[in-house]
Amino acid sequence: MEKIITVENLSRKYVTYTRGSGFRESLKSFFRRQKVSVDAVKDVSFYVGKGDIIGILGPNGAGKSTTIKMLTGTLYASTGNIQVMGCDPCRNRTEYVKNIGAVFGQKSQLVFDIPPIDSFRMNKAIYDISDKDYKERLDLLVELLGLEDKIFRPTRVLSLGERMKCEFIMAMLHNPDIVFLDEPTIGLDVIAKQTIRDFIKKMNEKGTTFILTTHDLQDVEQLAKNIIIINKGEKVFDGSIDELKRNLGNKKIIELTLTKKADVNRTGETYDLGIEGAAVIAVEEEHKLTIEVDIDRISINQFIIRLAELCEFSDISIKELPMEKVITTIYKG
Ligand SMILES: Nc1ncnc2c1ncn2[C@@H]1O[C@H](COP(=O)(O)OP(=O)(O)OP(=O)(O)O)[C@@H](O)[C@H]1O
Repeated sequence: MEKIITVENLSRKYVTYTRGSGFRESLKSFFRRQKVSVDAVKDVSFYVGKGDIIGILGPNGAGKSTTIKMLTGTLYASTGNIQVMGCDPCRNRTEYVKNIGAVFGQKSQLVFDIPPIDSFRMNKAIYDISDKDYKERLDLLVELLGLEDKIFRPTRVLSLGERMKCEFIMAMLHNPDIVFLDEPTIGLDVIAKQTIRDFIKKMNEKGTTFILTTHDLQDVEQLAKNIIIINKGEKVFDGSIDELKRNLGNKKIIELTLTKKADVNRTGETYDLGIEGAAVIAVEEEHKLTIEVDIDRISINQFIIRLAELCEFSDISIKELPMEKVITTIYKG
């Protein structure tokens, strides 16, 4: 895959000041401020392939937004090197912004008191989009996002979901090669989230590369082809979702409903079932068990045979290891 973004040993340090509370402390800080330095991003390297959708994940304060800001060229790196399509985002600004788009879930690019269509026309002028391209792209984007008449109403009267969809049009009218998304589905209902995810998938099929930060694991599972996990400013994982799950071993989750009360011994945080390679991780209402099975140690077939010898059950389901568990384990290190 052709590399479209290369990030080498990227670091960003913020210098900020602290002071105690109250009048005395604020007066003191007027003369002598206490400096604090925060290593928001530490020596991070990765690359993004053309046509990829990369999910940047990490707990609050991990350094995701700082990374996105450096990639979009709105923030200088303290050290390290970023190349996006052969451009340094902070140097060749005018050339660079023609090739990228950005949607920030918590910041709007639309002008609140005028309808989105007027903000779109403003971008048409800024990016020097021809009448033909503008009309074709706008029609396509409006249709894919199901906005139709909404773009003619003042932005301030639109719902959050409608506004977010307009933000996508704003970011994509000039047909950028790369679009940066910082929590684009935050606060949206399930239907609006799905419309936006389907839209991202369709635009990706047409060739747009997306860099996405989110706390919504459904966004990640449905969209991201590759994942980068940042924790405390450092990269702790870089690979596909399958590789991420395999990182924790080859495991399945079995949900079992017993016909009578469970008889299992507690050992630490799990219950001993007496089957090698399987551990009960939760018991509900004394007869509903959640079991984690390490299929490198026991096959599903062997496990079911052993289970049927041990107990009688009325229902069973076999699931993949949930993303929440995988991510929580990685965040906890
Ligand atoms: N302008 C700033 N000045 C000082 N410290 C900052 C500044 N911006 C961010 N930080 C600190 O840098 C660290 C990384 O912040 P960043 O916003 O990149 O995290 P994040 O992963 O995007 O978090 P979240 O998921 O909560 O949005 C945090 O500890 C934050 O407090």
